[in-house]
Amino acid sequence: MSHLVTDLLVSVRDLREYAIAVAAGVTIIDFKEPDHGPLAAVDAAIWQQSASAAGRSPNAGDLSAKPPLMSAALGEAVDYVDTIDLLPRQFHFAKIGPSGIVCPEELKRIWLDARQRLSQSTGGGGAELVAVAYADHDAAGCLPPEAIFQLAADLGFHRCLIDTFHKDGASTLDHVSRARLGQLSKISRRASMRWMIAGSIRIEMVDSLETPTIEPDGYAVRGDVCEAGRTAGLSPSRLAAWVEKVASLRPVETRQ
Ligand SMILES: O=C[C@H](O)COP(=O)(O)O
Repeated sequence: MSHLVTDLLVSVRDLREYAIAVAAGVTIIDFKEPDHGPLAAVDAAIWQQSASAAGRSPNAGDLSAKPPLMSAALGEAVDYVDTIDLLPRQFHFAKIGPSGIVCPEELKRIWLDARQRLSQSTGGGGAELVAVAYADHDAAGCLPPEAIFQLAADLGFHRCLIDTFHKDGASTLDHVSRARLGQLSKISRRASMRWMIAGSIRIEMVDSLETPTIEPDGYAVRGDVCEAGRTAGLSPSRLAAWVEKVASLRPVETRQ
């Protein structure tokens, strides 16, 4: 049984979108540039600006208000070394795409290297690395989600995300059966690892995922909170609908 609320992660590309997501009450705000791929980093200057803005947020002095957690996409396995050392210490999470990595030992090496760099670049206790799997793993040239979730569990990750590599409208549910999502959930629960689902997830899909065998610990969205597709601007009304939907989930005591 889980005692934690369901997370909502929303991807933003700049400070303006960050402010909109904060105002909407999003719990995890994730910086990524949607024009450049599934997990493309934004410019490091935007990381810096948002880290400063987080400190100045109107809620910063209100101890009863919980500020959003900040996350950053660092690119794919071939990209992260160019960006990771620039991540400000205010960030809570970092993600690296596993595309092109077919060998578990190589993915493990990258994850361990990234974890070490994150702790060094932020002076210790830095951003937590979130493991990422791609639902369309053949197209991404990487290990299948089950293998990545299991490897993350074996390495003591606290969080794992499934997303799609291609942003072509097909969702994670088009690539991965519900039985397989149940398997990912089982791997995660056995390891006390929280898992999130992303990949063109639409709000009307949520109810069908809230089953005892799947029931993700969080939803990560971009396209469905935009005005017209994931590269368009955020829609405050769509964000509000998602915040309300996720807040309505799990009467905590009924979750198994
Ligand atoms: O991390 C989450 C992704 O940004 C999800 O984006 P999407 O909903 O457009 O697939």
